[in-house]
Amino acid sequence: MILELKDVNGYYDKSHILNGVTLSVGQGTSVCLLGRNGVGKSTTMKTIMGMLNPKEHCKTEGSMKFDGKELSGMKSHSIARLGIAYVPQGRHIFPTLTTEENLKVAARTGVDGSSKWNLETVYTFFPRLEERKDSKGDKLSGGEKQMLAVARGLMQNPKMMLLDEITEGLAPIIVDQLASMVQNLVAEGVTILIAEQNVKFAMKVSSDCYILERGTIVHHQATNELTAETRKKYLGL
Ligand SMILES: Nc1ncnc2c1ncn2[C@@H]1O[C@H](COP(=O)(O)OP(=O)(O)OP(=O)(O)O)[C@@H](O)[C@H]1O
Repeated sequence: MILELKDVNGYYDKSHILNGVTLSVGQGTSVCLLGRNGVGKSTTMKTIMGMLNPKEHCKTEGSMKFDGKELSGMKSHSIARLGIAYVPQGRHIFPTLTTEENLKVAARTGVDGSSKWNLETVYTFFPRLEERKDSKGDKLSGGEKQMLAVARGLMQNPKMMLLDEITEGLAPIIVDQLASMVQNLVAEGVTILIAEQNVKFAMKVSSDCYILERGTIVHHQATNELTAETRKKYLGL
């Protein structure tokens, strides 16, 4: 397993948000964290990235191992340097920089010295971004912004990507394009943990899923084996 969380608790000030989260992600696989609004999906991602720290009046307990290294207590930038690219919810890109500038500022050699993902390979992977390379971030469509956010993560040549609700607010046809993108990423050997509310999307892009409810994992199963009953029980679908 490249990522292993064991009994992780997360607090924002006095609010106890994550309650004993245990999950694991195998090298080269795509795993989905499913759950309704506000159950703690983003908080799980932020916790992995060391963003629930005492400086922000937050606290994390439990063990989080990435590639055998304990992440607990590490600073966010050090965690990123171990090879985890975090694509936060909300398509954080620089609005006044062009697509290409956005990509260039994110570029980094991987921990293993890999530079597999560079402007050329990213443009081959996302032809649309090459077409829009001189457009400023704020002039891109929602789908293009989301692709750029993921592409910026790839430019870091990560060992693993954390993708937080990349389908949010996007039209079904764009969501389908993002699903193909994630499937292609997995085919390229990228390891992915993805937070989602969209079960259909999750079923297309992940092999394994964990369902969160009020900060606790309540269900774990192969994504394509999720029954209508389970979906209805936990996700209201
Ligand atoms: N900075 C914060 N301070 C205090 N509470 C927070 C903070 N951020 C989130 N929360 C609370 O933590 C809980 C989990 O939120 P989180 O964003 O992790 O949920 P989520 O499953 O990602 O849902 P969403 O899809 O709405 O983002 C919610 O009750 C939320 O109100």
